[in-house]
Amino acid sequence: MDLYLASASPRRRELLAQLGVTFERITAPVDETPLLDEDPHGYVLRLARAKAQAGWLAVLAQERDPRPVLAADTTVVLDGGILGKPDDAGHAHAMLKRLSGSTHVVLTALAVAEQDRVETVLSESRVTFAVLTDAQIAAYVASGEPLDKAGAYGIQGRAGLFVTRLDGSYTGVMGLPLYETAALLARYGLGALA
Ligand SMILES: Cc1cn([C@H]2C[C@H](O)[C@@H](COP(=O)(O)OP(=O)(O)OP(=O)(O)O)O2)c(=O)[nH]c1=O
Repeated sequence: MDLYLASASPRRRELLAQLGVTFERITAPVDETPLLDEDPHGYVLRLARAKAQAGWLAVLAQERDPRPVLAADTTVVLDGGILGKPDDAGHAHAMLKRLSGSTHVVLTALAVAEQDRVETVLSESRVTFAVLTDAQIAAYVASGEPLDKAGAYGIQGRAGLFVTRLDGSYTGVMGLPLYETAALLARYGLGALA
């Protein structure tokens, strides 16, 4: 086994499997509340780092085989403000209305922790949405897809057709940028780029 993935996200598990590394999941919950006036880059990097470090502590506490721990955090940024996961359907509707007809940034930070060492990488993409009607937004919210996703959408699902332009990493928008993940793992001697 090469490493642990400290993530409850099924998407991250599927994406990491594409890199051909062997891994096990480890769970270690982290408080995702932004700090007062925290800027989006600092926020995602802090959370990815905290998730990886919490995962490493869980490896030690559970006396599991000591291997590096990978974690990630994804957030949507609109006009400099952080859009996290929606609280409920109404919140999801309001977020999608704001994303309609405009361009936002998706940040995914990655971190790998092992003993005292933590290294991070940031993937940044620009995503443009078509103008969405209220009926389109309502139908999408009713599908349930937005609720566990930053910015209330998943590019890999039914919201794929809202996107008129993507400048960056498709897998980064989904939550685990493959190139950056491979490059980061290589620094630990793991994966195809090592
Ligand atoms: C923008 C966007 C986000 N997302 C998802 C990726 C992340 O799972 C989620 C952002 O929440 P995160 O807090 O990054 O991750 P998570 O809570 O789902 O999982 P964990 O912390 O255990 O690793 O939004 C998509 O699946 N598609 C998209 O297009």
